Order: sequence, then C-alpha cells, then structure tokens
Amino acid sequence: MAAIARALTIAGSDSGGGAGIQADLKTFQELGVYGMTALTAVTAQNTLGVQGIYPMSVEAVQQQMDAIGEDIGTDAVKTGMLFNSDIIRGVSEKLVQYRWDKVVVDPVMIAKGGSVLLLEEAVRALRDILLPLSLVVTPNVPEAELIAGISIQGLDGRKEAARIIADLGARHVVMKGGHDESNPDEVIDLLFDGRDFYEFCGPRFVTRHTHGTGCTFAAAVTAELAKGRTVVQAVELAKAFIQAAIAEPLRLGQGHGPTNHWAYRKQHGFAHPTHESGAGE
Ligand SMILES: Nc1ncnc2c1ncn2[C@@H]1O[C@H](COP(=O)(O)OP(=O)(O)O)[C@@H](O)[C@H]1O
Ligand SMILES: Cc1ncc(COP(=O)(O)OP(=O)(O)O)c(N)n1
Repeated sequence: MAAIARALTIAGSDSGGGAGIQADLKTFQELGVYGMTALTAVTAQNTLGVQGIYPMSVEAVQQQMDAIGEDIGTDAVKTGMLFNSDIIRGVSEKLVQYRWDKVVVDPVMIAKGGSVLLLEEAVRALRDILLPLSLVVTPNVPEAELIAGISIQGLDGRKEAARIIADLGARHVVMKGGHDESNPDEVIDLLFDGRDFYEFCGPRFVTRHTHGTGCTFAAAVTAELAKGRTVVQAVELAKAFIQAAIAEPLRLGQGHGPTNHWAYRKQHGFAHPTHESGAGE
C-alpha cells in the first residue's frame, strides 16, 4: 500500500472546469487523495452548454491506464464520460487486467444542457460489460431509466430501478435524487447494497449552479473508498461534500455554474492525505 491514497479518474475534460476530469481532480485534492487521469474525450464546454466533443482513440485511453497500472497503481477508480462502446470495452478490459476492483461507475449520458455524452449505441455495453465490474454505480433518474428500462416515479420507482440495476451486476447502486422532484424540500440519495436500502437526506437548494454535481459526488465516493472507507461511509461523506459545494455557489458564468469544491474544506478542515490505516511502503 502506498503512503498516500490514490485515485484514478477515467473521464472527459470539461474546459469550463465544473464537471468531468477537472471536477474529479479538484474533489480528490480537497479530500486529500492523490489524483490521476485517463482522458476519454475533450469537450469544449462552459456554463451555457457543450460546443464540441472530441473523443480519444481506444488505444490512447488504454495507454493512459497502462501508464498508471504499470507504475504508480491506484486504490480506487472512477469512470465518467466514456462516449462510445469501443472506449467502454477498452476501459473494461484494462480494469480486469489490473484487477482494479474498487470501481465507481458514474454512468454519464446527457449533460444538463441536453448534449449527448454517451452515444445510444453504447448504453448496452455500459450495462452488460462495465456495470458488472463496478463496486458502486451512481445513476441519476434519467440514466437509471435507460439502464433499467423502466420509467421511474418517486422513491418507490427509484427503489425498483435500484433492484434491477443490482441484478445487472453492480454491487452497490446509488440512485441519486436531484431529478426526483416528488419531494420539493429534500434531496434523498438512495443506496442499495443488494439487500438493504440506506437513505442520505439533505435540503434541496434552489440554484442554477449545479453543473458537475454528479461528477463531484461520484469523485468524493471514489476518494473515500481509496482511503479505505466502507461504501456507506463514502456515500455519507460524498453527500456532505456535494451539499456544501451546492450551498455556497461560486456564481461563475451565465448558465449552469460550477459547484464550489472548496466549500466542504472551509466547513470541515483539510483531509490529510493518508490512508485510513496510515500504512505506507
Ligand atoms: N438542488 C439540489 N440541492 C441539493 N442537492 C442536490 C441538488 N441537485 C443535486 N443534488 C445532489 O447532487 C448529486 C447529484 O445529483 P443529481 O442531480 O441527481 O445527478 P446528476 O448531477 O448526475 O444529474 C446528488 O448527491 C444530489 O443529492
Ligand atoms: C466532460 C463531462 N463529463 C461529465 C459531464 C456531466 O457531468 P454531471 O456531473 O452529470 O453534470 P451536468 O452536466 O449534469 O451538469 C459533463 N458535463 N462533461
């Protein structure tokens, strides 16, 4: 085990800095985890939307994963925007090769402005190849509807989808609640471990500055898993991290602004960069 917890994000770049690989690295850093990247696509993007998408070749994505796997290694992995089925297959092959089993899959599909970040042809590969390799999958409501193949209404609908997604092979399912407006005052994120449901509740903030919430939440889960926390502990901290990041917006840009990755540290202090056990080589 290395002296510092390490996390790898396999995701797209958001030039605006609020989502994608930028959100992931900021979150890792804030939580005291050494962050690494394998870039899947470059996007030209800001708070108003996505202006361009330039996917990487499968070879380039795999070579970046090899560069990490053959040298520094990692304690946990997050996947974000993967864009097409070839990249999903290439990433899955490397996850298996390096036996990386603390894998958080954020099944990124559509950006807030409506741009497609995962081609339709890739949904099946995500469901059949990548999901069974995940320790945790973190769909929002529209993503869960596509993966589970059902229409979701309220908390009961989310529970039904979580059961279906767990049956597809994900060991833990976090059904995020941002899009579930059946409760106007609260956002409940629901964790299903294949047996029990856990609810993580917080106030629903009325704000347009929610760009990158899903990436930031999943990156916080990944960082905590890298440190050796349990899935329940990791989701609990991630919920607190994203709540703080939404509650104190930076008010940047003219559209959906980024969340505030400093806010949790302002409230809770810096997370010192060591493993839970403090062990090192
Ligand atoms: N308006 C909000 N107020 C408080 N928390 C929110 C709000 N919107 C999203 N969240 C939190 O942000 C995270 C991402 O939520 P969600 O919007 O469901 O996913 P995505 O960003 O992938 O569309 C979740 O942890 C959710 O609880
Ligand atoms: C490069 C890139 N990756 C992921 C997303 C989607 O991020 P998400 O956290 O789901 O936030 P919104 O797009 O819904 O604001 C992205 N936009 N860009």
